[in-house]
Amino acid sequence: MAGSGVFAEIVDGDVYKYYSDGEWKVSNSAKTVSIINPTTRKTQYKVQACTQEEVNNTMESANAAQKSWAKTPLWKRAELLHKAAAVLKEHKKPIAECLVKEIAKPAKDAVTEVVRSGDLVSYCAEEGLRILGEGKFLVSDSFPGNERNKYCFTSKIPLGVVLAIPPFNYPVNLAVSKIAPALIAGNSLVLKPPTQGAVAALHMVHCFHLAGFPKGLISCVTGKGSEIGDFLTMHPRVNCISFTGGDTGVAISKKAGMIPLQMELGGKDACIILEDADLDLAASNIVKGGFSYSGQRCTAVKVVLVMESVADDIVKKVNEKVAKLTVGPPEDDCDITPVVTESSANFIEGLVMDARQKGATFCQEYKRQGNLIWPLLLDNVRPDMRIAWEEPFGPVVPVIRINSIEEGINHCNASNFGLQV
Ligand SMILES: NC(=O)C1=CN([C@@H]2O[C@H](COP(=O)(O)OP(=O)(O)OC[C@H]3O[C@@H](n4cnc5c(N)ncnc54)[C@H](OP(=O)(O)O)[C@@H]3O)[C@@H](O)[C@H]2O)C=CC1
Ligand SMILES: O=C(O)[C@H](O)COP(=O)(O)O
Repeated sequence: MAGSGVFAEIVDGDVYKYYSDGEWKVSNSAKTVSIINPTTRKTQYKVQACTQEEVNNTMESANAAQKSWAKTPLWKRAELLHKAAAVLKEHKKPIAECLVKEIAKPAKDAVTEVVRSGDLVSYCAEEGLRILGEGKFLVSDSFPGNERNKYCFTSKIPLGVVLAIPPFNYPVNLAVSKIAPALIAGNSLVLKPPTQGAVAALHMVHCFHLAGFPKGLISCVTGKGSEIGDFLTMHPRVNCISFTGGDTGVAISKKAGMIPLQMELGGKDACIILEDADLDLAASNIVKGGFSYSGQRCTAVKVVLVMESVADDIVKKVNEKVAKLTVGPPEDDCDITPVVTESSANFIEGLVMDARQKGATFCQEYKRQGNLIWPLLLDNVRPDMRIAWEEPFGPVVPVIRINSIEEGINHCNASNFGLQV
């Protein structure tokens, strides 16, 4: 169970601790952040609201730990990562339980997220051994007039302290996809988990602790992004930021200093269907791509652009499959579960109402109970509707009928550049 057994030390009463300098700690702020269960809409967990001083101490410890870690042989770094991967997979059940309660991830998908995170950690260890073991040898006679009398060797070196900020939808997987590459490359890492998903992330971090990483090498500070985010991203000890999320990434890019930034942000992934498409295959992929985890995936199908001549057929086939989706709590492993927060549900509803007002065809009745929104296919969506351009991150898929490939490609290009045509 979450917070018990080997995880008992990460919780104090009913509040989860933060992890810094190799220890689980209670914040001096005496403040906590509540994590609301999307299904019950009641407080499920609480985490520490870390102070700026605690962030400073964490950064100092991460900076010191990185110096000796950079000298640790690659094979030893890989060995520890493999160990962490094994511990993570061993504890998949309590971590998956947190994902179900914090972000309403369907039970089976929650287990899959933890297992695939372990696999990713091992993969990074293996790739790191090869990629980081390589270097380049350059000679100087490539340009006219130069002799081969100068030599240059290059190899990859660590950046220092990496700040990792993942989003709520894969709080474990998208955290380890930052942690493992950073650590194998000789960096230390400070994680700021998403508020929804923070407790799953803390359990995951404890697996790294149990694997025996040196103190300070990996840390996890908790608190609302809107409160400690700027202090973290503008911290002078941070040498690199790896961020995955929405528009917040744009704001971070403007504020951060002259350091490397890795930004994986939102988008409007299109599925384009031409006349010669296999419509059964396309319909299956629209439903899987658009509605898995209630559309809360960056890789979700977020708009269907279909040639008018096959539009009626594809809409019919998709509707038949949508009718079979199960809707309900994540514990029952339903296909469609509550979206992550009430404000997300309100945002999605805003897009749906805008489409209704502007004349979209509703293939299903719009239905919502709390954060639970029933799957909805909107046909005859036009460019003046918000849903044509904005990312719902929910179980609503718009269909735009097109008359040429160019029309579809123009829509995709305009979406990617944030333009409306
Ligand atoms: N391209 C990709 O690979 C992926 C992109 N995404 C995108 O992520 C979005 C959904 O995730 P969501 O979590 O809602 O995204 P957000 O951008 O709202 O949040 C992402 C992270 O940023 C933190 N944060 C919030 N404010 C700040 C701040 N001022 N400074 C620093 N960090 C801050 C959040 O913390 P807190 O929770 O405490 O607010 C969270 O950890 C979608 O747009 C989706 O497309 C998702 C997955 C993959
Ligand atoms: O970033 C995301 O949303 C996930 O990495 C998507 O992964 P998936 O397509 O394998 O679900």
